[in-house]
Amino acid sequence: MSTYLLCCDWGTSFFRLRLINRSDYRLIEEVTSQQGIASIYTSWKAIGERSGIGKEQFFRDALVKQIDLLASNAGIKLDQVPVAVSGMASSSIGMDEIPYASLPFAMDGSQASFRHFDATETFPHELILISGVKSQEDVMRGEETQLIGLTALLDREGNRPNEAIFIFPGTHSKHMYVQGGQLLNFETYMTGEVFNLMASTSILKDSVDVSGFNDFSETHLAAFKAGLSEAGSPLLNRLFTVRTNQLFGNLTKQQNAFYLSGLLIGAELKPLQEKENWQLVLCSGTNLFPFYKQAIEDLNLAGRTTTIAAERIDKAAIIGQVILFQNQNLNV
Ligand SMILES: O=C(O)C(=O)C[C@@H](O)[C@H](O)CO
Repeated sequence: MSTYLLCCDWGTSFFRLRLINRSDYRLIEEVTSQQGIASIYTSWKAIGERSGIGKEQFFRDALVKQIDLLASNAGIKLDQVPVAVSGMASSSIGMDEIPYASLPFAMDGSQASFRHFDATETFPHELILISGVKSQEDVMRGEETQLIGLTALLDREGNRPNEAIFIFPGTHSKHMYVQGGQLLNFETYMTGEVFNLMASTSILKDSVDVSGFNDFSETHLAAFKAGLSEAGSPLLNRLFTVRTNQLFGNLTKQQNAFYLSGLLIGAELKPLQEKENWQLVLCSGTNLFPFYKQAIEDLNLAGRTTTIAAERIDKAAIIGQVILFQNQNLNV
């Protein structure tokens, strides 16, 4: 049995690979990149498929490069260390499409769906691909693993709410309805993806500048709050004000990026005002944390929201993957 585990969280837009110590989940080394599933899939279509390389092989090659980088950063030989992959790698645009588990979905992970791949000469790692969950009209891949890990973390501390909507911001934000240890339903909001499309390929791209996105200065914050304050108005109409803000010199392009973000996050979170009987749990990673925290406050949702520290959300994905290994009695 290996001392180490490789935990890979491969989302639509981001890649995260972590080497952890199996006994105490301690993070030893990590590599991250912008090479999410969507970009690798696009490269496979453009280069791999044309040269006759299978999709699974193409993804394995991309993964093994990152494992080699991690091994060299950590100074540890990682051959034969197993790897668990959650997220979009098990989707139609990923390594291999695996059927979704269904709702209700137990938070102990006992109903998760998997595919197991043996180690090969060119990929000397046993690989476990974790699938997602579907409802009648929605799907997710990756967030269920984070939710399983987070539930376990909160359980240990006696802090798990019996009934709550867990909000996982991201490219495809998820609002997950959990009751009595089961995920009952969820909704996807394309907040991050719409932001990226608007800011990079729409007419609005000439009106926004995302280079100051880490700078939550007073004027940026004011622009974000201005976007949030429009949350009740028709979004398709308000989006165009990003252009007029720039044409009329109302906001700088950097401020306008914050305004656009406020509009979209506001549109995502505003409907939660109507769900007043539900407790909310904000489960944001570091990048989006200040945006969602601010939005929760401005939309008067803070009184019934528990906020989980961003570092714990990262840890939750690791714990979720380890729990899923253990549930499957995998020899890793
Ligand atoms: O399963 C799929 O095909 C998805 O598109 C799921 C996606 O929304 C992820 O949960 C987050 O990117």
